[in-house]
Amino acid sequence: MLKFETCTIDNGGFRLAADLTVETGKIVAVIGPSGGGKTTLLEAVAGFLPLSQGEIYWNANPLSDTEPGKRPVAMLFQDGNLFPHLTAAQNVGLGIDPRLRLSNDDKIRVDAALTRVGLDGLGPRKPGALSGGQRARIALARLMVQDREIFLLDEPFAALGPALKAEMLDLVAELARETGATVLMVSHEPDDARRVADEVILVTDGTARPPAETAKLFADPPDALRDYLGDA
Ligand SMILES: Nc1ncnc2c1ncn2[C@@H]1O[C@H](COP(=O)(O)OP(=O)(O)OP(=O)(O)O)[C@@H](O)[C@H]1O
Repeated sequence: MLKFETCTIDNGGFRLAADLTVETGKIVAVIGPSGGGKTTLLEAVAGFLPLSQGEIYWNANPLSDTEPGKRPVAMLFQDGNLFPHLTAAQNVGLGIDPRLRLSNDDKIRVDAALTRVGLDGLGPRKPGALSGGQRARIALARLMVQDREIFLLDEPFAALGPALKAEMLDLVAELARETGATVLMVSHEPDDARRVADEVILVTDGTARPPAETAKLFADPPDALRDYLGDA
């Protein structure tokens, strides 16, 4: 499990409090108003932001003992972070070795990941010669080959149209179930949470609230969620 124990996360002058636990294998949407601290929560797990109080544990291990690159975390941002001058396969390979010194086994893993996300045979193409949905699939394949236990997704499909976005969310959920990954996914769209998330962390007023079961939460929203849904 991923446990935030009495955490205060510092982001410039902004502070976010988090005292909550995410069970292993859950898909958890992180929602709330703009500027509320959703990205801050993810960046603390990744190790990009310091804690001024408390600790984040993955299972029994305090994450602050582990430098960002060695944490059990794979991240995906809105733009997918693809390099236009590299092929799809090389972009995926970066998830295994940033210097792209890949063994034959590594290359087999890259091809398998491309096949899994529906890009069989498109490894030699550059991102510019692929559709937006196909580029999102490359980013997901790169997430897979990193072989990490926690996926941190920060509005990864915000640039896609609704149908394509729904398809990608479903693919994320499938990959997470297959690999047993625990997922924290920031989204502005309550519908994204309803579609794939087991639970929701609501981030408002400087606090990340403990995860609540998605269906129950939307059926009977607390005031803070009601306010956000009213604005959203
Ligand atoms: N480098 C920084 N220095 C000072 N304040 C910052 C810095 N980065 C972010 N903040 C502030 O921290 C707060 C939380 O930002 P964060 O990006 O976590 O919010 P968010 O909920 O992800 O917002 P959005 O939905 O708009 O992406 C914001 O009020 C923001 O202005």
